[in-house]
Amino acid sequence: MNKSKDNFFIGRLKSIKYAAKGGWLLLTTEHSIIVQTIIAIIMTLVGFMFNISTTEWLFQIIAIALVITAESANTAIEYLCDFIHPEYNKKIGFIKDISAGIPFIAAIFAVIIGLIIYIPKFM
Ligand SMILES: Nc1ncnc2c1ncn2[C@@H]1O[C@H](COP(=O)(O)OP(=O)(O)OP(=O)(O)O)[C@@H](O)[C@H]1O
Repeated sequence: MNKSKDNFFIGRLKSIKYAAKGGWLLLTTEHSIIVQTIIAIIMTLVGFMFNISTTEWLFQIIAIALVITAESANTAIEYLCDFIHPEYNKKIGFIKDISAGIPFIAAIFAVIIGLIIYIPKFM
């Protein structure tokens, strides 16, 4: 194997290591992500309780992943905003509001998915 291939694989392995570190930091230090993770665990237990189908599991898992991913992106944008402009700034406020809209929209669709899965179980 030549040097450039070595560099490619070592580079990819390092990227995975940094990404895993980022995921771990989000899960262990960010309150919004911890809350979403707790909700994800509760919804997983509810899924087992109601014995939801494979298709329902797939949609529920996608909904959970969508919300946690969106919340993570929002967290990163908030940190970036605070780093580049810690003082009050109208544009930063606008960017943060828009960024907060990302998990908000994801959460709306996750709730819709949840309602579609669970409302029929009560009928
Ligand atoms: N530097 C700033 N300049 C102007 N407005 C800001 C600034 N920082 C925060 N804001 C306003 O306050 C809102 C909340 O910002 P904040 O950074 O506290 O996020 P948050 O949603 O409370 O997130 P978290 O709870 O994860 O810290 C923003 O959406 C924005 O409207």
